[in-house]
Amino acid sequence: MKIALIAHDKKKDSIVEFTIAYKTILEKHTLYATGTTGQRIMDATGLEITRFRSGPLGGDQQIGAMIANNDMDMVIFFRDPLTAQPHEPDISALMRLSDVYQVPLATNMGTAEVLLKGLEKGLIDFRLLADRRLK
Ligand SMILES: O=C(CO)COP(=O)(O)O
Repeated sequence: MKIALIAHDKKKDSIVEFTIAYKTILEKHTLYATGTTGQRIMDATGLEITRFRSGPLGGDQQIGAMIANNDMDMVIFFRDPLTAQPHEPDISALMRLSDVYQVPLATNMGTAEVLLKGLEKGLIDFRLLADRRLK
């Protein structure tokens, strides 16, 4: 499975803690991230991650493009709901595309835990059906 990891600045410590805690699951998958988030996670966990641009410089859009190509299976995006972001339209677009393509999207740690545990139990298999439908 291809998993995108993204966090706004005030949530970066949280995503680092989360990826340390779930490293044994995450390391079985192909990981992508926006620039700064990816660097923080790689430094803390040693996980291999393909990094895109930083969010404000187009990283959300790059991940959105993967979703539009049906080439992303899960998005874990620790959003900061209390701080205005200069690239809010890009963030909305990423979340919208996740819904268009029915890609599981977690925007907080609680949901992210459920998604990764579900992934481990094989509950995210419907993505394989989505894959067939879109071809
Ligand atoms: O801004 C972001 C998501 O909208 C995240 O970008 P960075 O990981 O580069 O901080």
